[in-house]
Amino acid sequence: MKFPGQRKSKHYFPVANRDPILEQLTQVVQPKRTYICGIDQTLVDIEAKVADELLTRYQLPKGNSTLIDDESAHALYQEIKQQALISDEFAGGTIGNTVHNYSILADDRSVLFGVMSKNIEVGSYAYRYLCNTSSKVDLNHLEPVNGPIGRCFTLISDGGERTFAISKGSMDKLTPEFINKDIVQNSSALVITAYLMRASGEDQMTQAALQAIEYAKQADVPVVLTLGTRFLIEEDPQWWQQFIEDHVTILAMNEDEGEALTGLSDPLLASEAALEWCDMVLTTAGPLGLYTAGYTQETEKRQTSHTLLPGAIPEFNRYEFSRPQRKSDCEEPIKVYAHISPFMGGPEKIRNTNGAGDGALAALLHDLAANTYHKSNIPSSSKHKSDGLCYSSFSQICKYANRVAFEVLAQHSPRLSRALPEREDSLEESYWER
Ligand SMILES: Nc1ncnc2c1ncn2[C@@H]1O[C@H](COP(=O)(O)OP(=O)(O)OP(=O)(O)O)[C@@H](O)[C@H]1O
Ligand SMILES: O=c1[nH]cnc2c1ncn2[C@@H]1O[C@H](CO)[C@@H](O)[C@H]1O
Repeated sequence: MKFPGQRKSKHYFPVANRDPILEQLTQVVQPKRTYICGIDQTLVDIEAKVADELLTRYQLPKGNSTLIDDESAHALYQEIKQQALISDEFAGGTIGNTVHNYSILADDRSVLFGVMSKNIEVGSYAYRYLCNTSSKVDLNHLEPVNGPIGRCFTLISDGGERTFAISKGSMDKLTPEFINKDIVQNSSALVITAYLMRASGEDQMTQAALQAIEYAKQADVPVVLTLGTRFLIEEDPQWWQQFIEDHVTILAMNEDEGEALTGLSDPLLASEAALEWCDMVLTTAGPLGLYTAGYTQETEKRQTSHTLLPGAIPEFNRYEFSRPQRKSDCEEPIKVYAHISPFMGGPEKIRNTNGAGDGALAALLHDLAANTYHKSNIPSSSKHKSDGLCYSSFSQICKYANRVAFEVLAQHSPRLSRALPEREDSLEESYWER
């Protein structure tokens, strides 16, 4: 409960009677708006704590996201329902979570491409999905379909590991015609997930995603890819390396996905390797915190004032105060890395790790979109003398992503219910008075 608080007592009645001369002086120029867009398989997460024996019985490899047929989905649902194992049901989908969190953090618009059931009953999964999505996420470009949206059984093992079983419903029925070219080309970024590449048969989700990528590339809009699960990448790492090289500006992954992609278990080395194929990398590493890696122009590098960190690349964070740039925008690109340990060591009680990585990516996207916003409204700012990909430094982005991940860990749902506090309760007042 937030208390109503005190309000100012000054009122203007009627508003139109303000001094017409003075009013001219106070006219506010409307700033140009920015937004990001994303594509997802529309899914509701059905969360249940289960024994490993259940995973074995349904042939669900631990930690993976496996597509299951309708029959298995029905049996699985009945079983967890009858045993009262279902703890929560939330709107999910990795990109759905990311754009929702972006809209909450930025208090601004994002656009989601995907499908939505044509006929929606109150209480159905489609209804819940809509109810649990921020009103700042523009859902007007969802493609109406005849069937239900997807269900993602989010099965939590004793150790906290998550195993996903996907009953796809009509989630892959998005068609390329429903990707709005103008929306993609005027956005600050297009966000996609590796999961979109596994549609099969007549389902056109993969083609729809490739169409959106094509539009984004034509307009130089950054394409941001999040890897989803290591199992998907392990199937053909070379294919993914080529995919990233051909299409991706920013890559988001966790350390397992990084290892599947590059063969390197060290998240720093995996991030470095991935920089051969894209411009920037966000690598989350669970309790070890997270890394950002990317490029900056040699003459614009900025030295950190933090302790230089040891690692597979000694003193790797030396230039973490630099801003990320696309490699092609640098005459003499240098690689820059930053790392941060979990905010305050992680929450006292981790309620749910589901979506912490999606939260971290949303923070990065917020920083990126803030840069586009600033550039389109104050193009003459010295900040934009050289083209930066983000508004802040590698180091700041680490802090922000880490803080948002903490917030997701401290709550039940993978989607933020509110933005971060303007001021951290935990910091001394003196910090703000500096
Ligand atoms: N056990 C933990 N203790 C403290 N912080 C954690 C812990 N697990 C995760 N975090 C924080 O959350 C961030 C993201 O976590 P993680 O690497 O597990 O993401 P992920 O596997 O991509 O998650 P998801 O796929 O659910 O979005 C980490 O970088 C770290 O800041
Ligand atoms: O196949 C999939 N497509 C899209 N999203 C998925 C898939 N499998 C799992 N998740 C989503 O990943 C989120 C955590 O990062 C979960 O909320 C889950 O819905």
